[in-house]
Amino acid sequence: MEAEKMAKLTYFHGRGRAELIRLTLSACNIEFSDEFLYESKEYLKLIDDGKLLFKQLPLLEIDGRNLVQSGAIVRYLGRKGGLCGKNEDETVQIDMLYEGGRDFMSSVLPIGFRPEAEVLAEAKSKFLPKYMPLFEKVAAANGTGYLVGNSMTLADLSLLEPLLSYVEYFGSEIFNDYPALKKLYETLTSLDTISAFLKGPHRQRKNDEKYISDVKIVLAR
Ligand SMILES: N[C@@H](CCC(=O)N[C@@H](CS)C(=O)NCC(=O)O)C(=O)O
Repeated sequence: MEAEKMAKLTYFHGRGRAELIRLTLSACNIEFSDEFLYESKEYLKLIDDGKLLFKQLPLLEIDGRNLVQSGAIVRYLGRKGGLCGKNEDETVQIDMLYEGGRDFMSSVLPIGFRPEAEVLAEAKSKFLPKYMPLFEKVAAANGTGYLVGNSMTLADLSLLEPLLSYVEYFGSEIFNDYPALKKLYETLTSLDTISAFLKGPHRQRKNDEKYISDVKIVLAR
């Protein structure tokens, strides 16, 4: 694809609020480039160019549009890729589960901003026991390896992001009491698009100290 027609995602060199967008672009088979910001002046230029409605990142340039707000971006992509359900019942169910998945993810997103050991202790004692049984119930009731219907939706992708992080931090024993979530995790990570994403260049490293210092440098205005 010609470079100027390819979707371009601008964020910091890390996961943060951009990783679910990367995952969704990949799930929808949309080619894109990752643009990383390291300096304030690059960020200020995007503001001067009128690309950042709320002066915030991530920014996705796609189809001649400058999209901001990570949730709006993911939904835009989800509608393009048929990941938002087949009818209103499915769509609203997907939306609720999507938001629950984001809440679950917010339990590990502070990694980098707060001491890792502290975040992980809280994640394990508080968030894992809170969210895993809730999602297990939904996955088991649906029984297809997906949360809603019989194919991947934004609900699955939103849940997959925290599951990937939790497996990375605690290993696959997080699924010990949750067979339906184990099946969902295996189903999703075996899909060609998702497994290619996980092995490929768009999957970012954990939000480490370099990422945090870039965020601070870029956002220092
Ligand atoms: N609701 C927004 C929040 C985006 C956000 O807070 N981005 C941070 C970087 S992770 C930012 O650009 N902060 C600068 C600011 O708020 O002025 C989204 O989900 O995209």
